[in-house]
Amino acid sequence: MVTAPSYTHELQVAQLAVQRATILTKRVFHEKAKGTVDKNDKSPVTIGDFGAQALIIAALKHNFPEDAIVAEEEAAQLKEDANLRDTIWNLVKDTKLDDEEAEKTLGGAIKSVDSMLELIDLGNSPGGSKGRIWTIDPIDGTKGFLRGGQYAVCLGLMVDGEVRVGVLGCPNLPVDDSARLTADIGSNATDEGRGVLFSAVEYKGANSRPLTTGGLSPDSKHIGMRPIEDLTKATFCESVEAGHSAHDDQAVISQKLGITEPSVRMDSQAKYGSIARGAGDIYLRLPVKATYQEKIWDHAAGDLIVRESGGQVTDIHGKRLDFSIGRTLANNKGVVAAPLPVHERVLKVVQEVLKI
Ligand SMILES: Nc1ncnc2c1ncn2[C@@H]1O[C@H](COP(=O)(O)O)[C@@H](OP(=O)(O)O)[C@H]1O
Ligand SMILES: [Mg+2]
Ligand SMILES: [Mg+2]
Ligand SMILES: [Mg+2]
Repeated sequence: MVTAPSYTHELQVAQLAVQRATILTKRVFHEKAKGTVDKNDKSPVTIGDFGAQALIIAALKHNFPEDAIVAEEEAAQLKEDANLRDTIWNLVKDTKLDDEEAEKTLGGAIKSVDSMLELIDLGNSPGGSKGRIWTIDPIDGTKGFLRGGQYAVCLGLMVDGEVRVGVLGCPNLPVDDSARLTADIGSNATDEGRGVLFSAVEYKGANSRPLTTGGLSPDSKHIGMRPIEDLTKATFCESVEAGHSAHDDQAVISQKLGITEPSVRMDSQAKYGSIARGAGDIYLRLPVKATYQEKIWDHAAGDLIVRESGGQVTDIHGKRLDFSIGRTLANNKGVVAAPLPVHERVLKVVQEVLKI
């Protein structure tokens, strides 16, 4: 009998690395609120993006020096902007997990500002179908992050083109897995009762646990999608940004499915995590611009977490997302994610409405 690899070490490093990165993103957000980082619209997210990416890559390089990395950001902008670079370095150099053992697992602090820049640029792999490739979105849902709404720190491991491990850190989602999505989820800014870390390993199911500042917490729980036969009772979620998915088509589809509640709008892969634990049911991301290619870091972790929770994730043509062809999902258009038993019904209505 062939048993599936357990990826135990990979999962542990990925969880701790994401956890540590969210300490940094939360610091950036709170320091923005206090006015200690520039309030200029772009800068807090830039600081958070580069800082989180540097910390995650440092942890991966320490543990898996041979692995390739596809990450969203590159350091070019930092090399020209000494102020920005120093602000980021000041945050990165002393962001660490409370638990010393856990911090040691990640390799401890980055040594210098120059090594931080080098680390950021190690995320430049072209991706592909061979070998071990990590993919990082240091802050997914940049608009949500700035608003105090939803964002996610995302990390996935692909081996030979298939996602095998996925981790999503969602600092602004409720810890409580049983809390249904509400309309204000995209704008809530309190820290109370919030912060969840989702993870999945291929063939091993998906889990959630509270996002802490320490090591691995023992209260990891198995998650699953809500069994739903009656689609009229489904909750469907979509991007806040109208430019990222076609709100008008999605509204028609929702109506045709008989869904009575309005859509829940929220940024980032927190949508995948939310449907995976049954807080919502369906996630639609229908293309607005025919030429846009979705990025692998926007989907890898969420795709696995939903599939391991009893869901199906395809594009609008019913094809599984193909992570094996580079930095983008060039073989796919849009995303349709739903519980496995109803996915085909949802897809059929998507295709009717899009006339494909
Ligand atoms: N025209 C477009 N269509 C779909 N996705 C887009 C897009 N332009 C940008 N994006 C991606 O949408 C992501 C956010 O998704 P969502 O709307 O679900 O929050 C962005 O991630 P970042 O915020 O990491 O840049 C970005 O990569
Ligand atoms: Mg993103
Ligand atoms: Mg991003
Ligand atoms: Mg971006």
